[in-house]
Amino acid sequence: MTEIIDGNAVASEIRDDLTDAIETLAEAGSRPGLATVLMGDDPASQTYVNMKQRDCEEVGIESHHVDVDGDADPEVLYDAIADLNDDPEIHGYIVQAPVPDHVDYREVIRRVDPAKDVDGFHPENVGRLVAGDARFRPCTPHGVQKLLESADIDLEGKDVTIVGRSDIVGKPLANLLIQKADDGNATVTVCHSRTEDLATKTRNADIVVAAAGAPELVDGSMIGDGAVVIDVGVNRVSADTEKGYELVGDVEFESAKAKASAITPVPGGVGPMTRAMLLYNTVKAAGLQEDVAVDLP
Ligand SMILES: NC(=O)C1=CN([C@@H]2O[C@H](COP(=O)(O)OP(=O)(O)OC[C@H]3O[C@@H](n4cnc5c(N)ncnc54)[C@H](OP(=O)(O)O)[C@@H]3O)[C@@H](O)[C@H]2O)C=CC1
Ligand SMILES: Nc1nc(=O)c2c([nH]1)NC[C@@H]1CN(c3ccc(C(=O)N[C@@H](CCC(=O)O)C(=O)O)cc3)C=[N+]21
Repeated sequence: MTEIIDGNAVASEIRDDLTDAIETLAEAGSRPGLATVLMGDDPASQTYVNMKQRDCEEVGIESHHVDVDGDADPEVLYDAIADLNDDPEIHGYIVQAPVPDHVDYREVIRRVDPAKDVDGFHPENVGRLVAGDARFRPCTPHGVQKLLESADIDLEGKDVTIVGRSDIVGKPLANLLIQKADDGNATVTVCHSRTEDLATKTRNADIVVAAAGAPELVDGSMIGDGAVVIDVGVNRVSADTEKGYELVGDVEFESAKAKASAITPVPGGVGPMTRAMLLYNTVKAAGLQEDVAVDLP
């Protein structure tokens, strides 16, 4: 039987475990604060922002939100960032990607105070991660590590193929999984749109992570017998549903499940873990800024 790895359940456990640390902070007179910044009105981003606000309420993190007009000058966004950097009640914040085309996301990230960069995207935090001294692990890669751990999947010596080399998923995940650590020690192959013979690279892997943003790119014929399949993709494809779309992963679920020993679904796999690890980083940031020792799950 193929195990379906339940991201909602694991994320819920992590939120439960975080309440202890939040209690410790409360005893020291502090409440963690997380802000989201959204420039423009990308509907998927709006959905995530709403979900993050609900997550915060559930665990007792103060949630803030800043909207910036999609047509505004980049300086308006930079000012909002400077305000968040200066606000002692905000321990962490993220600027939702993508930003409009006239804004340079790299420049945006450089302006975020690295101590409040709970996405882990600032060059200082990227550098620390690559050097094996991460302060904030990027939420999606960290969520993938926690999902694998929850399913008792040991990475040591395993061959992992990651499909996707983005700065927010593929690259940081590859860096984490090759690290000399209990949740690393894997041998990692990173694939992208110029990769020749993707199917051979995925078929030879013990663990396949699909993070390409290409609906159902990876099917069962590309999965080795008994492999573990982690589907990071969350793609909105138009469908005759109430919302007018349905969510589809980067993996063709049924055919991949027939080959895999364990697989994550979409929705309900990696997505909820990304949100849980954002709360984790926020609590960590608050502990560091308030100089309170907190136990993290
Ligand atoms: N579950 C979650 O929490 C999260 C989900 N996501 C989802 O994960 C997916 C990936 O996101 P993100 O990393 O931001 O995406 P990007 O578009 O930034 O990167 C996609 C990567 O996949 C590669 N790629 C695209 N098509 C193919 C293909 N046909 N064959 C091989 N490689 C391919 C690209 O190659 P190249 O570099 O050559 O262009 C690129 O490296 C999306 O569906 C996104 O919605 C993202 C973040 C969090
Ligand atoms: N600065 C920044 N940081 C991010 O972490 C970031 C970002 N920008 N831009 C977009 C991507 C995408 N992303 C997701 C988060 C949660 C779900 C999630 O919770 N998904 C649910 C369902 C969501 C739904 O119903 O639409 C699930 O898969 O079960 C998905 C995707 C974070 N990202």
